[in-house]
Amino acid sequence: MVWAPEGGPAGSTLQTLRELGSGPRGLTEDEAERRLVRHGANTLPGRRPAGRLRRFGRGLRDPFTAVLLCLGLVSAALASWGTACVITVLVTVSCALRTAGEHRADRAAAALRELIATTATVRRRPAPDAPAVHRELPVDELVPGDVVLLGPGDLVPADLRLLRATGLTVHEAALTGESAPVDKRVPDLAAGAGALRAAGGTGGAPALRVLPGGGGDVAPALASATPTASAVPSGSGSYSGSGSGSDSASTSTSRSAPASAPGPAHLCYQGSSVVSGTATGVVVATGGATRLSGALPGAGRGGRERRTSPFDRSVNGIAWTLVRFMLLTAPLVLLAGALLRGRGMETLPFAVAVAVGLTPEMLPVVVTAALARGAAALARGGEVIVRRLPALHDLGAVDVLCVDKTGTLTQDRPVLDRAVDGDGADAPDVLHWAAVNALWTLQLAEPPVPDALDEAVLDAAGDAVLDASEEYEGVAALPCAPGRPLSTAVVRRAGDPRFALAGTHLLVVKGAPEEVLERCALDAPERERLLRRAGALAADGLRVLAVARAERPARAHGTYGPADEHGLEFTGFVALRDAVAPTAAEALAVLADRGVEVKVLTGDHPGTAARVCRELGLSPGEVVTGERLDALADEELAPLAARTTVFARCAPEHKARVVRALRAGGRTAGFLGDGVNDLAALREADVGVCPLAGVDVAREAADVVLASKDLTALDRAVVAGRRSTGNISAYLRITLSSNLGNVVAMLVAGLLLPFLPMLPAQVLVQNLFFDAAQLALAFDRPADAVLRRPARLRPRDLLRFVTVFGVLNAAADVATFAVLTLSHGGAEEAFHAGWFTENLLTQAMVMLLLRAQGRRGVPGPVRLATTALAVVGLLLPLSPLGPVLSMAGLPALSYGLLAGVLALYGVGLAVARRCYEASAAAAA
Ligand SMILES: Nc1ncnc2c1ncn2[C@@H]1O[C@H](COP(=O)(O)OP(=O)(O)OP(=O)(O)O)[C@@H](O)[C@H]1O
Ligand SMILES: [Mg+2]
Repeated sequence: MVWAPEGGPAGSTLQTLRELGSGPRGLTEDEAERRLVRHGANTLPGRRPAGRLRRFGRGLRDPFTAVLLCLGLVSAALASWGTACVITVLVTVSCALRTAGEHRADRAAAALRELIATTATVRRRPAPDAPAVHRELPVDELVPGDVVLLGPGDLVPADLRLLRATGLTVHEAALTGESAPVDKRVPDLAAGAGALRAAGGTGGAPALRVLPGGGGDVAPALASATPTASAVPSGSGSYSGSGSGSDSASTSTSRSAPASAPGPAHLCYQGSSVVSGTATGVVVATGGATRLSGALPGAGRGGRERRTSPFDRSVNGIAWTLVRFMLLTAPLVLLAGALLRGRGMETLPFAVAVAVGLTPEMLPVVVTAALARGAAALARGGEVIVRRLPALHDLGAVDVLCVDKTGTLTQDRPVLDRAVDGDGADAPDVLHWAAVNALWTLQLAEPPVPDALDEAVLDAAGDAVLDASEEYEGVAALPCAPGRPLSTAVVRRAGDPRFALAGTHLLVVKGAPEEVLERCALDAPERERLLRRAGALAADGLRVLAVARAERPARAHGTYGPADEHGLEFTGFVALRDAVAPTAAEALAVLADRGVEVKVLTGDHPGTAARVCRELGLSPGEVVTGERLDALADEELAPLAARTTVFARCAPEHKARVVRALRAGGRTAGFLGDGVNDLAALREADVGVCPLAGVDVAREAADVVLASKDLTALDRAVVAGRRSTGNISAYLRITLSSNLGNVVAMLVAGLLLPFLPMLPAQVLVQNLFFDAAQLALAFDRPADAVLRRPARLRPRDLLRFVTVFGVLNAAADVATFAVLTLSHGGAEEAFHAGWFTENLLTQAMVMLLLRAQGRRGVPGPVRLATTALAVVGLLLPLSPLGPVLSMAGLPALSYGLLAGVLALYGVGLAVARRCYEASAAAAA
């Protein structure tokens, strides 16, 4: 298959640039500004934040609202307009409150959101004849014609046509659903295919690079967002200059591609992300013109396919259980009335009111308020951004946190410690070769962000670097990639007649000692000896890189691949020191104190990993390597993952596997990482956390972003999560137990009394007051004990609590009936008034006695709510509203008796709570 664009093959790249009115040095700032006006901001149409109305609409979709709406419809059908009105008010208020809560959290995070907004590295010129400069630009300011640099972990910011690519593989799942990375390459048309094939003998793979069939699409075709046929070479290990996989490509068929087919190899689409390699590309489409915006609605949004999170499992799980229960209530009440009292459909309004009364319809509001409050406080502190509200709850539930080492626990700013030969003697020569490798990898791969290890090597080499760059000329580079811990630079000696004549290329390799030594021509004992030496350096806490070289006959056009990295000659080791992040030790200690176990998962050497752990006050124990994980089945991994603290030499998939194993073992696992190699684990974890400095895709995959460098911020986020969960769980316990008590009491009373114990209107009014008061629980301060352990809602515990205290509540209510019936012979209106008062007073008392008290007293909102509840309970029946709701005043004697019941109930509650807590503690 031969690529033949209209303008002739050789001119295609330049032609694309020309058609876009750009050049290799990018646009001028003035031109870019004009284009921004013309094309508009580079934002996807659907990406704008949800407005209040959309949010409000979303609020209507939760289960309780649905139940209420059903009950509302039933009421309307029965023409009980009062009930229908009350329900409408409830739904509206609940949705409005939720919307307001979410909005507040969003506003607090807005400033920080700027901070984590994705940027792109763009090449632009300040003036037409000024040299081009690279600068970081917010993605929405990109315009067609901009020249953009890509590196590992970057999100492709717009639709690009590649101008240059080194080992580029991208993940196009957002567009195609295909999870394997796809190779991307630039059509190398200047070189004749025949020449390439002739030169590419040794690598095993034919060197011809085959280009997409029908790929004559230049800029105008690209901008139309419809891909043409595609033929993407398979095989993931190919790099610039290598032609692996071209065989399969040449046989692949040309088909008209739907939006979900992978794109041609020289195009990168917005919404995909760079897995490995680097590239330069020119923007061909932005905003609404990109392929992503034309593809499936919602594609690429969020970038994370959600699995059930701990939040879903606990809060949502409980909510759905309750909904089912609620739906049973109304028929049950009807049935009981019919069977035992011979009542007919006239009890339906009452049954509906009872079901409404039982529904904790404010749960979504309390959940949102509690979470939003925590998230907003964290955002205001400038420390933590919670990208998904429920993630805050999940963070509070985390009981094991896996942390990657480099860039997270250590500052990603290593410095050279020493360069030694195989015998451990100082060898400046080794540093020189490491620098040659680093220099040419950086130069040829041109990453937007230079690799920290390469930079450290170059810093240490100093002036020698300049000499190296003059002495050698880069031919090709095979950079590191996730799962490929070594890099190779192929260089040619400048001006050396021997090299020039014989056409010799020099491969300079540096990387993880195990990997490099495996590719060296060494006998087994010597390799063992060298590995031990590397191990000894690593045990000192140093990051060790082995350096090796090989001479090869020159090959045209730098067609080199990983297959060429063999038979190398060992040169020596460079060892770098990695400073531990200043707050890391403290942060880990605090987390351990909070019952969060910390595990370290790193790509580095076991010795280095163990040493860093010790420096951080973490006892490493036996270090498990990725290689060992490979030998284990999932069932065997679970117990090993549980007892191991440090996992070293982890490839990305190893990290993800450990997290998966921990979750399978019933743990709630968080993952804190910053790199492309952490991506799989971030997605696998219950909560993914990424430091601000992390790569784009890691930030995008994370649920929580740490905006401050201070790692102890993580602890504050954990506490905020637990506080929210504590408040939510207090709300559920209090509401459900008193609602259950009331329902049981009403059923009992309904069967014993000749009249309805409460009129539907009374039930609903009382319910409104309960709801309003219980909102205050979102602003409670849970006890310190709640903050010390991972906080999770346990449905079983909740059920037990609700049963015990619900029955107690019902007992108090039945006692109230007895008192009321005895004291004034069952006058209906007085009975209603008495029960109304009693109910509101007990509710206030329950709120005070059953909340998870801290030692610091009752916070303002809770105090206010309970006082208001008590006052309303006492005064409403006496007010002009009393007769409206068919309630009459009580004789003084009744108040005395009610006070007695109340006091007894209070004592009972306090005792029951103490017993309950003692038994719960004993069970734990
Ligand atoms: N620029 C580089 N040149 C040569 N080798 C490198 C380079 N960068 C990384 N390596 C090798 O690859 C290994 C794995 O790197 P990787 O990025 O997966 O993990 P890491 O940075 O060591 O640790 P962590 O997983 O904690 O971030 C490193 O330990 C190192 O041996
Ligand atoms: Mg890292």
